[in-house]
Amino acid sequence: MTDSPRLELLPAVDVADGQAVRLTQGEAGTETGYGDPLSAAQDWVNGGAEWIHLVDLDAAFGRGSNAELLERVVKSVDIKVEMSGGIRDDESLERALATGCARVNIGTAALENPEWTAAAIAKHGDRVAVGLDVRGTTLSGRGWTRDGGDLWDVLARLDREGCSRYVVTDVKKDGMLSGPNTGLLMDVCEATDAAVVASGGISSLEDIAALRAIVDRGVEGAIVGKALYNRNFTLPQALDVAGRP
Ligand SMILES: O=C(O)c1ccccc1N[C@@H]1O[C@H](COP(=O)(O)O)[C@@H](O)[C@H]1O
Repeated sequence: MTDSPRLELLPAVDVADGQAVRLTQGEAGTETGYGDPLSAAQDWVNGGAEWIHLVDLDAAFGRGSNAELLERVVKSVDIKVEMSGGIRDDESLERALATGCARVNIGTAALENPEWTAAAIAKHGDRVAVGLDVRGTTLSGRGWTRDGGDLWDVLARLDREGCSRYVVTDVKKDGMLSGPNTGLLMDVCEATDAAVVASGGISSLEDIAALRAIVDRGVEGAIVGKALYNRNFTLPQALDVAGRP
């Protein structure tokens, strides 16, 4: 394992109503609270993270905004941040990028506003990733409450538009601690030359090892959420398995 290419790990800080939370299958109302997002982010920095995956859940659900708090989180850490949730127009995109985050994820807008998404990719290159949140092979947007088309059709369109990275979430796996959907991830890697970041389901160090084993297929990184908050393992342990920078 030590010779295999490393897997980037992105500990998650999902924010709802000003608190760090985890959801189960993205369902509103399933929140487990983990306190102050600034402290959560600092914990991941202290544990050796090189990335944080930072989500405004209220913006993703269209019920509010934690934009100022997310900006404070980005500015409080000296590591790379991937921001997502509610980035759907020029104003929200420019505001997110102006925080100094390394990149943003676009979800709903990639399904509902293809022209705007293509322009954002053309303008910002690999600072823009697209979140492909799927149930089976049907994409989901608006807080995972609305179907948004076929995964393979949308992937082909985004590839043509030059998207350089996809964050692939199996919604049914998210927050379930039941292992990642490696079959889906490998199918996506097979269909695109773009980088793939895995999201959803990691529960153990073995899951991280399984994802590291498919880095050479195109899986660049993995988002880890509930398993870290529940202390199934520590971030340093996870980084040992994923490979350190
Ligand atoms: O991360 C979650 O648990 C989550 C749950 C429900 C909806 C979205 C969620 N997260 C991420 O939010 C963005 C999508 O936001 P938008 O559609 O662009 O407003 C995407 O990265 C999701 O993975």
